[in-house]
Order: sequence, then C-alpha cells, then structure tokens
Amino acid sequence: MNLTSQYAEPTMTQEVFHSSEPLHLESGEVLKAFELAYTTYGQLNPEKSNVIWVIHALTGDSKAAEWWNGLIGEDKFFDPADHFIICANLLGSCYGSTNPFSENPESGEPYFYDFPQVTTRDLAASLERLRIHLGIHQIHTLIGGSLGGQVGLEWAVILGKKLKHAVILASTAKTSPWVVGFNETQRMAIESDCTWGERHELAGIKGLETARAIAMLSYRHPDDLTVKQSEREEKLDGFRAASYLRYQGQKLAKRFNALSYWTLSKAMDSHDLGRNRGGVDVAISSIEARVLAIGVNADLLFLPTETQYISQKAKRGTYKEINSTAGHDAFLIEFEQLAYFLKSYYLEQN
Ligand SMILES: CC(=O)SCCNC(=O)CCNC(=O)[C@H](O)C(C)(C)COP(=O)(O)OP(=O)(O)OC[C@H]1O[C@@H](n2cnc3c(N)ncnc32)[C@H](O)[C@@H]1OP(=O)(O)O
Ligand SMILES: N[C@@H](CCO)C(=O)O
Repeated sequence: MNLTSQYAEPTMTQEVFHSSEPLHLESGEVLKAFELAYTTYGQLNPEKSNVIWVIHALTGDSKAAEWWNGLIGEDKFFDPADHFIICANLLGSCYGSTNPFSENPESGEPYFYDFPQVTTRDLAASLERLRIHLGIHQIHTLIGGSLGGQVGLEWAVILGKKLKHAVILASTAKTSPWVVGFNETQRMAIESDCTWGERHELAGIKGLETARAIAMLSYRHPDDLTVKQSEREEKLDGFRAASYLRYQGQKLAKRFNALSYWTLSKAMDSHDLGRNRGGVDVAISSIEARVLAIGVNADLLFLPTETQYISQKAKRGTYKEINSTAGHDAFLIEFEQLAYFLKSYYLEQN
C-alpha cells in the first residue's frame, strides 16, 4: 500500500439513475420520481463480492476518488483494481441528483422552496432503490462520514444481511441538540439574506457564505486555528482567522447553493436511527453487518463518544479513533490513520 503516491484520478464511469417509482417520504410527502447521479470505479467481480459503497458528507459529490483521494485510487486502500467502488450524489444535493432546482412534475417548474423535507432514512431508501436497480445483492463495505455516516447507519438497518461491513466515521445514531443548534444558526444566516425567498440559484448565497463560516468553526478544533491562523505580528484588525472563514464561505458559495444546503442540513437534523424502531439502542443492535465506528478525538460537532456509542451497541462493533487537531473534518483529511485502521480492522475480521 503506497499512501504517499501522487493523486492520479482512476478511470470512472458516471451515470444517472432515474426512478419512476414514487418515493414515499417520512414526512408523508411523495416524490413521484427522482434521479440519482452516481460514479463508479473498477469492475464488479464474478462473485459480485467486491462492492465498496461510499456515502458522501454534507457538501460532497459522487466523485469519491477526488475528495477521498488518499483512500480511493490506484495503490490506495480501496483500489479500483480490486474493488467496485460506487458513490451516489445524495437526493437534495446539487451535483446531479434531484434537488430543489429540479423540475417539480406537479407544476412543471423547479421545486425551489417546495422541495419536500427529506430525512436520512429517505436518503437511505433512495440509495436502496439504486442498489436494486444495479442488481447488487451484497455490499462488502458501506463507508461514510458525518451525514454520510448517518445515512449509512439508516441503510445498514434496511440492508440486513446484504451488508457485511458498515464503516461509520465521525457520526452518530441520533443528531444531538448541539448539532441541530449549529445547523439552525446556519439556516438563520441564510434566512437573513434578503435574496432568500427568490426563485433562482443564487438566492441566499451570501447567507450561505456565513453559514459555511459558522460551520467551519464546528469542523475545526481551536488548536487547528491556533496553529494555522495565529498572527505573525501584533495588530488591531485584519486577522488571519477572519479572512480564513470568509474565504471558506466564498469557496463553498462558488460550488453549492443555499436551497440544497438547507435541505441537507434539515436531513441531518432529522436523523434518529431509533425513530419508530423502539429507540436508538434497539435500532443499532438490529444491524446485521459488522460495524467499524471511527471517531475523531478533537471532533467538536459529532463527539467521539457519540461515534463510539454506535460500536458499543452494535452486535459486532469495533471502535477506532483518529488523533487529529483537524477536528470533525479529520475523516476527510487523515488518510494514513484511516487506512491503518481499515487495514487492521479487516485483518482482525479474517
Ligand atoms: C465539486 C467539489 O469540490 S465537491 C467535493 C469536494 N468537497 C467535499 O467532498 C466536501 C468535503 N471536503 C471538505 O470539506 C474540504 O475540502 C476539506 C475539509 C477536505 C479540506 O478543506 P480545505 O478548505 O482544503 O482545508 P483548510 O481548512 O486547511 O483550508 C485551506 C484553504 O484555505 C485557504 N486559507 C488558509 N488560511 C487562509 C487565510 N488566513 N485567509 C484566506 N484563506 C486561507 C488556503 O489557501 C486553502 O485554500 P484552497 O482551498 O483554495 O487551496
Ligand atoms: N466538511 C464536510 C462537512 C462535514 O462533514 C462537507 O463539507 O461535506
């Protein structure tokens, strides 16, 4: 395994799955039809036993070998030479799947603010549709972090014995009031943009910048900012931490939109694996797959104890912890530790 080689994007295939069967949502609303854009790397083996299904986080897309380039790719832990790796853009997101700017079949116009509320369970149900469409009867490993881990847990319950390993990173079985609070402050920032309510893709975009800046403070640990954003000279204004957060807001606003952000942050709030299942403990213990939960020691958003709890309640759970001042986002950054944990976990299972 070469963890230091240059990033070289492996050959990928991009497709769009169109489901014409209605998707009945937890809210009671119905999506009459929906599309999921997905990317695959590698080939399904004759035994169909090499499926690695990746679920992206809040603002990710289906090109997992780009944003997880230290983990997926030639000579990386998940090598397309050995695995069939698939990632679908989540429903509501703006990278090719049905989202608030898609046409509402009822009106012939984009949904905009009428896009229905989707929960992590709804998102898992849409992925399940895609799995059935592709004729995948067994998933070797399902892996996702943060919102991706939440959807992964929901899907693991649904998949039963069709899933062998669920790898859940920096995530939780039920969204805490702390996370709902962070998400609400971000939605308040979006609402305070005077263009919010307008019907175009830039509606709420300045609010989205602020939302991302707030979110970044929950994705990083104070030590990370101390190391990277401390001043080199005495000053009264123009602080590096300030320009860093503004830059991060602008960076997201160039590639995302406020309505998708709103939709997916509400999906995160909705997450409760135990809803209508007799509680979180019962739901976690109903997962048939082996569960590897990986927390981050300095995660201020999804606390490591929350991630560890998943492993403790799973029938067959293992816990590992990333050591990083990067905070919550360490699951997108600390490739060497991730690869090491994955390797030792699979060795322990064999
Ligand atoms: C189409 C798509 O891109 S979607 C798929 C990709 N995205 C995802 O999957 C979402 C998940 N990914 C992420 O959230 C992020 O990419 C992460 C967490 C992996 C990494 O975040 P980064 O922003 O690269 O890291 P970090 O917090 O260190 O910030 C570095 C950036 O801030 C800039 N920066 C650092 N300090 C300052 C400062 N004081 N003032 C202004 N800018 C600053 C750097 O120049 C750098 O800019 P760049 O991204 O243009 O190169
Ligand atoms: N940094 C992640 C969110 C935290 O999981 C993203 O933008 O998707």
